[in-house]
Amino acid sequence: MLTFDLLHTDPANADTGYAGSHARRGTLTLNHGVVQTPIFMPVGTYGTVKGVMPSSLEDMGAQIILGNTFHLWMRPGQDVMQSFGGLHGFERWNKPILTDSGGFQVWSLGAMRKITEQGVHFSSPVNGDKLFMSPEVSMQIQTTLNSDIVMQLDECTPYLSVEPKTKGQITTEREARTSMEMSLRWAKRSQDEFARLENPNALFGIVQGGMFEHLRQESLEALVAMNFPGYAVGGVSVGEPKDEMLRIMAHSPHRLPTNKPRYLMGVGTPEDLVEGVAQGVDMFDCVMPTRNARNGTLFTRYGDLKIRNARHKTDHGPLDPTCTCYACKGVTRPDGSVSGGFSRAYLHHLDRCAEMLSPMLSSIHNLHYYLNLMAEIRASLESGTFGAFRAQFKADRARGV
Ligand SMILES: Nc1ccc2nc(N)nc(O)c2c1
Ligand SMILES: [Zn+2]
Repeated sequence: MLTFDLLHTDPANADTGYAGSHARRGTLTLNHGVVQTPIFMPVGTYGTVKGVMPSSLEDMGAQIILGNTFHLWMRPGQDVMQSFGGLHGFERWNKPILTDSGGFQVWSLGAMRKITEQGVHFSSPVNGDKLFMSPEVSMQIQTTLNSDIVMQLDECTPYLSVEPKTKGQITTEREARTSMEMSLRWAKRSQDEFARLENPNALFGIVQGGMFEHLRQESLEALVAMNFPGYAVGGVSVGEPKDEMLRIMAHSPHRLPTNKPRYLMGVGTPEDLVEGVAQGVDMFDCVMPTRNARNGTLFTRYGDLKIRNARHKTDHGPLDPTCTCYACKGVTRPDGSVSGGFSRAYLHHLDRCAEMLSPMLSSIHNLHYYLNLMAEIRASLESGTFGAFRAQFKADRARGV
């Protein structure tokens, strides 16, 4: 089940000369709860958002998280998931979950996989077993996972050709077309199997087409004709230059149905999220907040900082003075005492000592930064000030920390 209600848009304003944007504020109602959009979805590939307790995710306002069909199929396996009634019971998360179909992950296996019309043959990276992933298998596994949003099995068209004769060259229009058209056939097979399984959740189609707008147009028109309850734009954030990703982000999302949720897969930096909202995107996921946290790169309102830098060694201030997360502000207990609220000096020390708490606190901060950014965007859309918010965001981020 899925319903999507549009609450606010971002119209032009002749009086102020504001051009408006495709941004919109919505409410997504799913089987495990309601999600306020635009939204950022923390990535929990193996049934965990790396290093972050579910209670912390709830405290920072995470409304929906991601899981991955391929990884959970490899480990712990479909039978274990079945015994828990799905992923919610297994990882003890009672809000919505979106699962990616496995296409992108299997594609990433490189030489260890063979893509055919029927599906993808590959060797398990866990134990070497010969396995086969097809649209039907992906739907069967996602039905066992019982995720609120299921992604079709697609082929994530690479930015650089993987064909032996043209390896390393930019994927040609013909290669991108061949790949996109197969993803459309797999979209139909995913939809048919999803219906046959009587899955009660929502299946999204994924727009492909490489870096070619006319192929993107063909893909999205064909998918819209198949009447999915929501749509994703895939095939970006695959190593292409930033301006190429921005060009596709400017083409496809706002051409998808206004009354259905639009999800841009695997994107991106804080700047990408603000720009993506302006282009009509409702849902984002990216490993950047957690992955950068693990390598000591922290996002703040006034720019990014590397906690390993010696200049933080004696800094008594928080990562970000405007942040209200456990690492920056801490929590006030009923007796008035404060838990958390650490200095940059302490976080620098943890990083230098390679302490476990370092990536944990950095992940809490970075995820809180992303989720708070989306909350501020939602508030600006509610008050009709998204244009001003965008300008202030850019100015703040340029200040430097
Ligand atoms: N950048 C990404 C990330 C995840 C993806 N997942 C699927 N199924 N397809 C794509 O094209 C993706 C691209
Ligand atoms: Zn913080």
